[in-house]
Amino acid sequence: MALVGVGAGQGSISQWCRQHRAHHRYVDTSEDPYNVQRGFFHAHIGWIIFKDNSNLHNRVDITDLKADPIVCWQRRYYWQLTILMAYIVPTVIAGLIWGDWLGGFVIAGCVGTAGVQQVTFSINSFAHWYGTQPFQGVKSPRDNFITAFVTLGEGYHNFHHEFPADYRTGVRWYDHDPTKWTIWFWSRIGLASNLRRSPDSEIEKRRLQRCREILDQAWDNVDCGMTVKDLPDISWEAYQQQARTGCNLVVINGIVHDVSNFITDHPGGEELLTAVIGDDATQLFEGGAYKHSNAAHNLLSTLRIARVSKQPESRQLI
Ligand code: HEM
Repeated sequence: MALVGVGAGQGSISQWCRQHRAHHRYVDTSEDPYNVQRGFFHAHIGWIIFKDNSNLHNRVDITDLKADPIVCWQRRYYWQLTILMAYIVPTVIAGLIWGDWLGGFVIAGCVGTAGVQQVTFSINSFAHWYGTQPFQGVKSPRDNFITAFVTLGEGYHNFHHEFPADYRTGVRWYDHDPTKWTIWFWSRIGLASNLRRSPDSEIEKRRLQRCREILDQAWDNVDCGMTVKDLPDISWEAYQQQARTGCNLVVINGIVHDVSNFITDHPGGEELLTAVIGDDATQLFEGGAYKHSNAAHNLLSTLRIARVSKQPESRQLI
């Protein structure tokens, strides 16, 4: 695998893993090697072209990589192995099997390697730019089926950053994640071991928390009227006085509502509302005349203007 992997032309195992661990630890900060906050181009390929060393201070533990003889061997002979696996082997295969030496070098060697690189780079750019955030919304990683399709799974990047130890990136069984299927297959034939899966309950917990965050954010943009505790107090007498002077005010559940802009639109008719102006229509609203829907209760809350202090109980109309 170390030999085949080097053919992707994406650096040695130790270099790749070091940068990947730094990316996870410092994501979206100046210590992130592919910091998407510096722009799409920088995250995609700019960080390779303009090596500015700004993230040299990041710290990650790679003692396990340094202790692995295969990783060290691949790193030592990286360039020789890359030329062999990325260019010579494809050229020789195409040349010997169907006689197209040039095609093997250009298509399978040069174009193939460059294509695979672009796909991998798109994880640092596209997967931090476009898509949904079903597991966390603070950092940039995103889930996107198209990115997942071209990167063979890695595009479920939001999950990957929230549960980085999980060998899967597409966590649902039907998510397009050939990488997880391959790793699982390798584990069956002894080429991979110690596969980690985050507990389903933890994944579900985080997904539901995120749903609640998204709902809360959406709810903040909805007009629910003034909160009851922020309403000014008004006496029952002052309320009636204002209603007598022509204000279209109705009390329901101890709250004064201004129905001026709604009275002609009332689905139950203008007359029914006019009849309760200056009075307490709680019981009529809550079922005495008609049991209003939740939508009607929501609408009612947007009409709040004051809270009645010391309301005489006998004022409720039935
Ligand atoms: C400011 C207070 C009120 C608001 C915001 C309001 C709102 C609504 C809304 C949105 C509906 C459509 C059906 C639904 O969503 O449930 C409705 C229907 C109705 N409302 Fe009200 N309402 C108010 C007060 C009243 C009062 C005080 C009465 C009775 C005295 C009343 C009687 C009815 C009736 C009978 C209907 C049914 C209409 C039908 O489907 O034929 N409403 N109201």
